Amino acid sequence: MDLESVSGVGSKTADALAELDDPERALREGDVAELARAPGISEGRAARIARAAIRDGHDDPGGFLATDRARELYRDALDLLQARTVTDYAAKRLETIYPSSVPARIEEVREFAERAMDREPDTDVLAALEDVEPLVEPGDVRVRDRCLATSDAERYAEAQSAIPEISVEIVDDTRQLAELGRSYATVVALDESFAGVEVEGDVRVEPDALETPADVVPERPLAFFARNRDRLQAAVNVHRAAGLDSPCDLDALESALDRLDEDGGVRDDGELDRLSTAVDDLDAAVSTAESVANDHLREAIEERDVTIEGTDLLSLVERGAGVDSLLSRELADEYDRAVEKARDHLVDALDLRDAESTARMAVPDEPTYPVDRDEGAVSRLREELTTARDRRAARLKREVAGDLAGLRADAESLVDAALELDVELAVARFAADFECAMPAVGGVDGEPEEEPGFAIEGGRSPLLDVPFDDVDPVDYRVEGMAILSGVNSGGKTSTLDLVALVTILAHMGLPVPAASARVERVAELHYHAKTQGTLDAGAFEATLRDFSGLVTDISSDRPIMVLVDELESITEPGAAATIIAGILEALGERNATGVFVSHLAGDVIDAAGTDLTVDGIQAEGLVEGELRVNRSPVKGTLARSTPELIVEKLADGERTAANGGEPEAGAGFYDDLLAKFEE
Ligand SMILES: Nc1ncnc2c1ncn2[C@@H]1O[C@H](COP(=O)(O)OP(=O)(O)OP(=O)(O)O)[C@@H](O)[C@H]1O
Repeated sequence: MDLESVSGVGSKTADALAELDDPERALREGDVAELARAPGISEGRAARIARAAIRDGHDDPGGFLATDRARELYRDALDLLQARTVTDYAAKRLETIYPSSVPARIEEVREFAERAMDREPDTDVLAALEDVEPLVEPGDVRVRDRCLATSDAERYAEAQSAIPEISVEIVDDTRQLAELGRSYATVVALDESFAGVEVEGDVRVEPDALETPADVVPERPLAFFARNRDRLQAAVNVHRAAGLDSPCDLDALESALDRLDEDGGVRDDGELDRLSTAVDDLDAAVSTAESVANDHLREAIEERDVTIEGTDLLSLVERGAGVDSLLSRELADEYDRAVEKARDHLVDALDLRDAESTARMAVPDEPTYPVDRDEGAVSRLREELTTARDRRAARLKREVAGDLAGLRADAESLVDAALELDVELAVARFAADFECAMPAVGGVDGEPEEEPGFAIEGGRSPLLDVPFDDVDPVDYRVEGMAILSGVNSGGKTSTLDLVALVTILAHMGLPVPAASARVERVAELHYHAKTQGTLDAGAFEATLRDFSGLVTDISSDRPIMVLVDELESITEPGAAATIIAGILEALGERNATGVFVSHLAGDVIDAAGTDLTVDGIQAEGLVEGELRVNRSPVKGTLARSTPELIVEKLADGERTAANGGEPEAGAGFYDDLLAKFEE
């Protein structure tokens, strides 16, 4: 597959995608997590690329959301779903779900959605998802305690590119190799010719080392796991909480992760901790050892009367001897004791087991006051401890890297599965929160293609300005074109929104907020929202052109749904009824499905040359001056207008007042007005 053949993928993006193990699969399956692993590709961009690839894969011409209002409602639907994700990834992944007219695409998402709706959105799982994020590559790793050695210039370049994490040194002979052995904790010689040489230190001859870089630098795999430790731990927690099948042994992964610190080092190893502390605290411990010796000597000297014979004093002065010789002569035992105490302190404080003999040399035998360290011995001790520490760390790293080796692919699947679960749970929560059902869509999953229009039962829009629990269920079905009349604030616009939302979700392959729903499969949804105020002539002309395009430009094998809210607001009432009637007739001839909300339904019928379907959102009467509305449009009924209902209320009052409580028809002004409505 040519990566650049995917819509919107240019050569730069194609190069980035080519770095993935299997970009074709990732594109085919819309795998946003994998696509976002390509260098420089964000999750948002990955979602857009995935959507384009899915579209291409299904030969989907797109263009379903044909107007601004249709696009707005798709965004609203996505927002409702995205508000129910825990991870950013899942929010982006949901953007690959778009309304399509291609049955195979709708079926693909329906299969996913049906699986999702079986999921239990458990609070423990949602809490565990909080810390799951897509895995990331660690930054550059640099290891300074190891080197590669070769005498061959070509091999040198090869080594540099195969294992860039460590230095490569040129060595001409065994002497130079031995020098490296003293400077590095471990030297890996690449030349066969060094086999069998005996040099001090950890110098190995491994001609095949470049083939198994992770053995030389276990830091490489460890850095990946260390960098992603929290994410992996979170994915493990999600698998446990949700009881998901796992691609690997979770306990083994967890205990290997537990041994890693944030920098890819191994933690919780007593011996390594001892050696690291010894190296870090060496200077301080030697200083304390000196103080221990000096304190002991000071006390000993203070307590002691040193008697010195005159001749001895003279000879001491003549020989220019200092206090040292006095110490060695008079206080030899105390000096020895002080030195012993200091050495014991050093060995105990740093817990120096293997390095005890070097450690004892740090406090010299020669008597001096104050007692002073032997710098040479201290630096030998430091070297010895540092080498032991680095060797121990390297061995442990190799061990843990061995445990984690081969787990990388499983780790990726583990995180991907946790993130996918978040996407599924968002759909499950959406369906549960809005009491959704899977709709029947024409030509999808064995549904008949022919049935035109839509039928919604118990539809409750989650987009209303009232709490969802207070939303009245709406039943509404339409075949062909219908005019929807209704009292002011009866819910006409809300009904159009509900029809549009159900149509969009059904074409996305998702459940819809209704007890049940059937939707004809259409290629385009044209929803024209109510325009605020009368349009000027130019804008009116543009709107007419839009509708002319709907009737003439869109090929007849592309079924369309048209929802229009109060088109009369674009022009004068008289002309509006004529125009609406004309558009409705033309759309009807084109076999479009649609609903036009209008306050001029009566005039539109009068202006039309053919029979038009009129439905009405009826007021069931006035209760305490408030309209009581039946939100479900009644088929074939022109709703009475709000003014008519108010006149009726006033006429009732008029009759009651004039007749001492007994209503009598035709008694006054309001009754006359009412009669005019009924003419
Ligand atoms: N199904 C419903 N359940 C509960 N409340 C609803 C429902 N439908 C509409 N409403 C309430 O009625 C209000 C008015 O609805 P809407 O704007 O859809 O009416 P309308 O008939 O289009 O009004 P207008 O005649 O002014 O254009 C909404 O803001 C909402 O509060």
